[in-house]
Amino acid sequence: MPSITPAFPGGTILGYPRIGRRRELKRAVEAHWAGRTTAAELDETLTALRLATVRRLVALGLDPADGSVPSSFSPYDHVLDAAVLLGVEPADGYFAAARGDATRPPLEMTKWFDTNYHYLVPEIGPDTPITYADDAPVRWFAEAARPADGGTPVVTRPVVVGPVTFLLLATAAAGAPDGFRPLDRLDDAVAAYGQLLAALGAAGAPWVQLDEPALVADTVTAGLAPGELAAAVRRTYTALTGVPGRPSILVAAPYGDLRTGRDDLLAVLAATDVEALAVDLVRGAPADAPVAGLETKTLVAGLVDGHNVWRADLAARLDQAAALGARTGAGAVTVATSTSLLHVPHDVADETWDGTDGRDPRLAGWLAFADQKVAEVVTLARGLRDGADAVADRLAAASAALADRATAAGVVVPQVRARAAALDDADATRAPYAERAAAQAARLGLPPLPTTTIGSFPQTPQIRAARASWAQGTTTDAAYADAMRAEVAHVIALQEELGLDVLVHGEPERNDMVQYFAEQLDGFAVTAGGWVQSYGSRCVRPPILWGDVSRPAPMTVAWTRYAQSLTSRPVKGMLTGPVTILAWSFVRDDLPVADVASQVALALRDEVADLEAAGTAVVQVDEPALRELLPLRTADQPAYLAWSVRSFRVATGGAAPDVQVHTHLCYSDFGDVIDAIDGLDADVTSLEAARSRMEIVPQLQQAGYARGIGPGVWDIHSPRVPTTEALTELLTLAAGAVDPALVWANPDCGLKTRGYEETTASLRHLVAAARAVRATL
Ligand SMILES: CN1c2c(nc(N)[nH]c2=O)NC[C@@H]1CNc1ccc(C(=O)N[C@@H](CCC(=O)N[C@@H](CCC(=O)N[C@@H](CCC(=O)O)C(=O)O)C(=O)O)C(=O)O)cc1
Ligand SMILES: N[C@@H](CCS)C(=O)O
Ligand SMILES: [Zn+2]
Repeated sequence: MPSITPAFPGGTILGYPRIGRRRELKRAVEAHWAGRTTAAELDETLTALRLATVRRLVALGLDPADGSVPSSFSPYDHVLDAAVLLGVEPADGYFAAARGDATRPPLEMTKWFDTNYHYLVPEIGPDTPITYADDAPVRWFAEAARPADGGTPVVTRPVVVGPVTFLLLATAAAGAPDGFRPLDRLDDAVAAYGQLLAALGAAGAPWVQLDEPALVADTVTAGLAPGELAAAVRRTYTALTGVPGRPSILVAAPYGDLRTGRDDLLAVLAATDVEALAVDLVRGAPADAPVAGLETKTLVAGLVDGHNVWRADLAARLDQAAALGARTGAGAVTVATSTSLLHVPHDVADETWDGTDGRDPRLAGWLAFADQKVAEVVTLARGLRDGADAVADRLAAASAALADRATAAGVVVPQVRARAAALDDADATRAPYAERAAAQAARLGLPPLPTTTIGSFPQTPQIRAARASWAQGTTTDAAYADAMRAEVAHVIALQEELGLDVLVHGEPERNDMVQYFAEQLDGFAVTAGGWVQSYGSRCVRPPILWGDVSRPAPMTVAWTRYAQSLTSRPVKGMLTGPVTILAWSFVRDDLPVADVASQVALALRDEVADLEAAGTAVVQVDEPALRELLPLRTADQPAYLAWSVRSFRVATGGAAPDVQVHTHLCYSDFGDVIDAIDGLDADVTSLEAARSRMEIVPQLQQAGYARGIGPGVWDIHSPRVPTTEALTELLTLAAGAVDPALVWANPDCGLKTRGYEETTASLRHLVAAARAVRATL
């Protein structure tokens, strides 16, 4: 029996998708940016979305009265929201901070822990104002608790990024003195959070959730002195629990294990006076002996995976939940998701499962998206409270679904398993670089500082409309293919006119760089409406990798061959690498991920071979997610780096010496994976570098990397057109840091999110800059 009154006895979730079941948030903000709606109209739509969300959670079974329903909305990004809350960014410049405008560049965007969500990086210096400046969490609490539309009140639990994580994710503002770290401002931040807590308490909020995922991530905290993190956590939560009139505090530590860093932070948090702790029991293990202080708290047990889409083994999870009280010494235990449900689509029922659109109907029974996961939480919480018999039918249904999945055709394909098992080091090894470089130079005859792009050209509304109409059956296969070929022809002609050296076909036929491949590989399913927020208003539909993977037919060859037929300059064959395909899919949980990676790598290896046979001289295998999957704990990283690098090398290892293999990485700081980048053994590596002013170039060189390098000189995430002078300066920097014979001139990333006007102008400047620097060599 619990020794304290449990918090959220009916179960809770750490957060819910914000984009809306029909991507209402995306449509609303994009309409506003386009000037089609006023700020007041946008506000009205977002309020309606927030209310619909919390009411949906009540309909799914969460308690409307006790703070079990999270208020986890954000108009763009929750880290930006925290920056506005603290006055680090002005509330009236919210979207400008996110996207840039005529007066300012956007904040940098980077990966949120090991997910495919991207947050905006706040900039904090010694003099940055930090004060309680925005009451959005209070307003959002009040609008649900006292709804103006007369609907049923919902007492929500505001969710805010915690102060320690906020500061650890921030970067030192330009001009900050050497050695300054945003964490140095902890006392100021804690004072401001204290005011927020007081305001929430005054508004009647019974709970607040402070998210502290940085506490499980060595990738974020590695630079701190021993004991510093524990001291910061202790100081923060001692101060915040001392705030008069505050709500009860739930500290959530999703994505990993609180206990396996340099300090046991579960013990540190348990020793504070916070009322509840949420731990991720999918990624981490519970304490194996009672933890001092936990007896006065509710342990919010993250037993339902918020990061994946598989239906849970409810019977096993319930057993785990039932053992937790005794095992950890927690005063009470309740059930939750391991992370926010931000990372999964809304509802399995939003898809059609009658087999008419190619989706395997068996999957419907194996999957749990956000709404199904809320139901799983509610079931487990009820089982914990009332006993397993009270939910016996649900436990049995979950077990039956798992058994069906384990034995279904396609889940294990012996030929695929045998081929992956037979891989050896020779399959992952190409000829020595010197030999390759000579063969490629002879075949390609490129000038110094060759110019190229990363692959995609603008995905115009016309392209997307053509695809939408093709998907609806209004446009025939032939008409769609013609439209895409016309786009390829246009992109080739434009690049020739601009004077680029290595061309691309522009990827117009790709809805998404991972989904496109998943649609053509056996072992994957794709959804029509399973959208997940990637950043701001941008979404992806992660494919579902459920079975053994193989390639029934070539996937890209016809497009590359067509593009090459239009020009005498080399056109790159363009593939997405195995790590990125896995990182941006929901991957099966019944086979080690390294084995899944080998299967995907073999499918790509066959594609490389077919491109080569079709005469392709340059093949690019993008791995933008290489850094994303890096385990958050240092001890887990070597094994990951070994399988991820090997899978890339298996994918590319069959290429002849005179085929130039490129790779591309973006969306990350590469400091932690420099050796792995070298280990990929690509002939040319293009990376995001413009915003960090080419910092990566000397870093790579110091690590011994001595092959082609294309540090992105144009930051394609900003709508600004870089001047020739600015590009020349960055290229000069790069060419001065390494052997200039190795340097390529290219943008940071693909151009799919840009418009043609800015793309054409920027590429013109890029070619001019490359020519200017070439002339100085
Ligand atoms: C490079 N990045 C990617 C990540 N993950 C991926 N899986 N893919 C990536 O490319 N992670 C890291 C980064 C994140 N960056 C981005 C950048 C851009 C987007 C983006 O623009 N997403 C689009 C949706 C893309 C897509 O699937 N397009 C479909 C169209 C789907 C659609 O919306 N159709 C409309 C109808 C359209 C019409 O009538 O005109 C509809 O269904 O209503 C396609 O092209 O077919 C976005 O809009 O959010 C994502 C991540
Ligand atoms: N080839 C892809 C890489 C994006 S990371 C593109 O150009 O969009
Ligand atoms: Zn990229």
